[in-house]
Amino acid sequence: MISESATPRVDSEVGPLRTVLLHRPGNELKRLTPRNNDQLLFDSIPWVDRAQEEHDAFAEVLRGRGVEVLLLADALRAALADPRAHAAGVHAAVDDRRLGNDLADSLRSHLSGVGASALAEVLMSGVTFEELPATDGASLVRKMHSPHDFAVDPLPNLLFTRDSSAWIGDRVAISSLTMPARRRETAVLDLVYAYHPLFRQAARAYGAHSAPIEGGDVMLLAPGVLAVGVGERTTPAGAESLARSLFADDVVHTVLAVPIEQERATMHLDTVCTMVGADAVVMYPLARDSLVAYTMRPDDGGGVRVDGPAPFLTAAAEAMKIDRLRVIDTGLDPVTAEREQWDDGNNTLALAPGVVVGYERNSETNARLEEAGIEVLAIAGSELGSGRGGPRCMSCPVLRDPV
Ligand SMILES: NC(=O)NCCC[C@H](N)C(=O)O
Repeated sequence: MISESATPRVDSEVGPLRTVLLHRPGNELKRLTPRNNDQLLFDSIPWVDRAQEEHDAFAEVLRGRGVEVLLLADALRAALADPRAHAAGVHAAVDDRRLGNDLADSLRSHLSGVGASALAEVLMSGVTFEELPATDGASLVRKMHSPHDFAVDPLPNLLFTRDSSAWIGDRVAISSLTMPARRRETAVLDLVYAYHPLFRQAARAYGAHSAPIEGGDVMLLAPGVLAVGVGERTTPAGAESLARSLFADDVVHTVLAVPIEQERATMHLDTVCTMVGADAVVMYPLARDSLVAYTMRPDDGGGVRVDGPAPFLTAAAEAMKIDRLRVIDTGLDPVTAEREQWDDGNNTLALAPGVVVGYERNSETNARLEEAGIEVLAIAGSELGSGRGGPRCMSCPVLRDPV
């Protein structure tokens, strides 16, 4: 148990996984409709019961391998038991710009009186106008909104705990998320890390409200060596400010900024590449020869030196001090490779070197990984995948043993 024997710490992508933060999808998924799913970053409308079954099975696979699973909703409820967290949670839920001062005040006063569980539910699942508590007097805002409009937006992408925070060494970086549909996740994770007893002592890397970074772009190639994808989500400024913060605290010595296509299919670095061993990655074949990296290192004057771009595999091997970073060749034809990349075939979660969790649907990629000696623990993801994220996206490692 993390609480008894160890403090949070993650130095690699593949060290034996001990503790992970997941989010079991809840009522927030029931808010998705054909009218709002694009804006809420889902490609279709998930069957919620089945998504929960799939997620429970995912969590069981991890527990079966000795991993302690922390659930975000439990952690949030525990954090909100602290009155300061509760007050911050109310503040995070209510948006005066949407509700106007009167309705905002009345919602704030209502939420101030609800318990931790009810407030957690509001923060995760949102509130529609028809669900708002009754108030005296007329409100133009109430009259003009449809009853099904959101007074507080739901956060269906909480499922992807990878993106909202990331541990680097003994520091946690709470992401400043790019897409409007995910921005409030920052406040939720901020509450958990500030007030949950397990995390209260945790040191932070990077300011949660700095330039955008998302954890799906953050990859610890080796102790002290971080790759950061820069594309649709993480910006160059985000990568640079994360690097500066980690250099200042002496957490890493090298950060590789890796440009990726600014497209939905490649929204994060971990959609094209994940680590499956201490010196091995599975990578989308089309990215293999095209990925490059800018290398950032601290310079003598307290600044940051930037070199490159150079081919990613070369820059990574040099920073990791290994001869080469092996790419497990999935050998897939371009059409199968594109299909399986879209379905998160390259988005594996390593439980230890050579042991990964992957979606069962990516049968070709999984077969090639097995042929290369990687054990693939296959999970169902027909519903979970509707949000376009795989096992790595759905997990935030909190404690890994050294490789
Ligand atoms: N690391 C990841 O690739 N996460 C997947 C995030 C999917 C989510 N629907 C999003 O668009 O942000």
